[in-house]
Amino acid sequence: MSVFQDLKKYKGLLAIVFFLTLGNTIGELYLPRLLSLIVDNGIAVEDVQYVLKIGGIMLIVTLLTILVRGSASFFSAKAAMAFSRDLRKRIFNKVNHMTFDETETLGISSLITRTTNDVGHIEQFVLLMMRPILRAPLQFVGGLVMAYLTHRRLTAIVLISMPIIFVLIYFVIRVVIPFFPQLQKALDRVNLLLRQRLTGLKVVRAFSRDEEEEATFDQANNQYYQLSTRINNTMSTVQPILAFVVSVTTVIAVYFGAKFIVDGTMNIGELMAFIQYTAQVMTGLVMMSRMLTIIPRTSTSISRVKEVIDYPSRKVGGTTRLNESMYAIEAKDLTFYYPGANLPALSKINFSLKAGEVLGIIGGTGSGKSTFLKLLMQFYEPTEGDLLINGIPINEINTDDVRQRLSYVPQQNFFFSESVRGNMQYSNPDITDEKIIEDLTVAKAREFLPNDNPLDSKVVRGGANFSGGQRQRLAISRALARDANVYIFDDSFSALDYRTDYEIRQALEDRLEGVMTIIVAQRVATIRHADKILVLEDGEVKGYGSHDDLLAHNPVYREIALSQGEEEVSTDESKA
Ligand SMILES: Nc1ncnc2c1ncn2[C@@H]1O[C@H](COP(=O)(O)OP(=O)(O)OP(=O)(O)O)[C@@H](O)[C@H]1O
Repeated sequence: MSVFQDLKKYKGLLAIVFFLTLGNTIGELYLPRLLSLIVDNGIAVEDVQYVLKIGGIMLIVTLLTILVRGSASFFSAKAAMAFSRDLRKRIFNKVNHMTFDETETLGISSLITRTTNDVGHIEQFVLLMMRPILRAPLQFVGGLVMAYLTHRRLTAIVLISMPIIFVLIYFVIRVVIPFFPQLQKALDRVNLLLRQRLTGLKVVRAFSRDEEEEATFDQANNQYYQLSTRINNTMSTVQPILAFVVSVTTVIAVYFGAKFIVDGTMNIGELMAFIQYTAQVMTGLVMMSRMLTIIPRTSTSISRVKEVIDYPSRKVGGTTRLNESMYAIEAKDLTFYYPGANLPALSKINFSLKAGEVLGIIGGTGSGKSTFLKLLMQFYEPTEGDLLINGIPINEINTDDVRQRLSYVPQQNFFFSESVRGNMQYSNPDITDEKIIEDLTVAKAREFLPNDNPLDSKVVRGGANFSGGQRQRLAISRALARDANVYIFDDSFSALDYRTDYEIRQALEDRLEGVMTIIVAQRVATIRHADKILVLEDGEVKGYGSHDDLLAHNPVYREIALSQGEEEVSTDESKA
């Protein structure tokens, strides 16, 4: 997919810029000719009427040229910015549909740099190309033609300086090209370190790693600085050398022009026009050189952006539509390997769940609990075996149809920097304030919000202005806000004290009647009332049944329960 495909949408604007630039260049080429006419046919013969007439035409041409140039600049900026807006949107949409491992492969910081800095480079390129791409060669060729028409022999002398300029530009480009990919990588690293530093602030502080962090950042920042200085130093040699060549060429033109005037083969006005044409030829060249030097930087950015928009993203889900509510989930020998992993994260899992039932999943860390939820939410597809939704393999079902029927409380809660209301509306945009209050009350989150305007309370990004347990309660409320067929709680009660855990689960029992509930937990107390409990260890099912059954017959579950003091305290009411 071409990075520039969105430019097609702005064909109209591009055509306007093309014609305006054409008009601008013609105007600029015409002015020296008018000047030479004034000098040679007006001033030289003291014809005031002629001077005023041609002077008037010059004034009109100048005004029109300024107007046309200004308009070309306005429309080209408009097209370039609209183009970069569309490109950013295309990258965002692509990333939005990538799986987790795909975004990790490309790198989150790198994706940010690509969407902002690299797109910025491409926008600059488009802007620089739109007008100069026509103006520079037109000025160069037009200036040469006009100079040639003004005086042939002098044009031949001026042309001698051209090869010097071409050779110079060629060498500069050859030197800087290899630095651009390195420069963008260095910027990725600066962004990565900054991002890590900001998100891991607490860990950095807790382990007093501030100085080491500063040193690492310094090193990356210096590498970026050195590379950009190297590129800039090389590129900046072009302009003074070009200016020098232009000045020398002008001096040569004046020297020989003066001789031709003495010989009588050239007029003063013609020499003046000639010098202006020489300047235009050189300006055309400088513009072309600038375009050429920006190409290597842009081509690096183009390939980085292309890598994202052409990324062969794995398709998850199928085309089968779920027209009814979700009423059954069944796993049949469900096996899953993470991409590139040698061992399965889940191996031959079997269970079934019907509407109105609660499934508890328990197991040590790394036993595969969250992995199963990721498969259910279609973040990944099963490697072997089946996960059936209403009897249909999940990989055949449309992802939106599945996800719309689920409501999820993640292990690590994330909130947006919005009001409480805004965060609740994230899972159900049509929810009323009364319903939000009801859900906050069920999850016992209403009690820590202020009495006045509780829904307007601010949640800072990530929910950092609430405690771990309060965040869990807010996250439960947010999940309840959605009218779903399956409610999933991924270790969502771990930060709650026993009493709150118990009270919330009591309230949830009434609230979630008739739907499927999946509770992942480390604490036996949290899942003991589930209709079925799945005991996982190293990705395998080590037990499946009710709490009482498992406690009586399953050694793994019994060990977990005993380690949590479950044999002495038989009801969590008494724990609470
Ligand atoms: N994105 C990933 N890529 C590769 N392996 C992964 C990935 N996520 C998890 N794993 C591996 O899969 C296994 C199961 O992980 P999972 O997150 O499902 O465990 P869990 O039971 O939810 O643990 P916890 O209670 O600690 O959250 C672990 O061995 C883990 O290392």
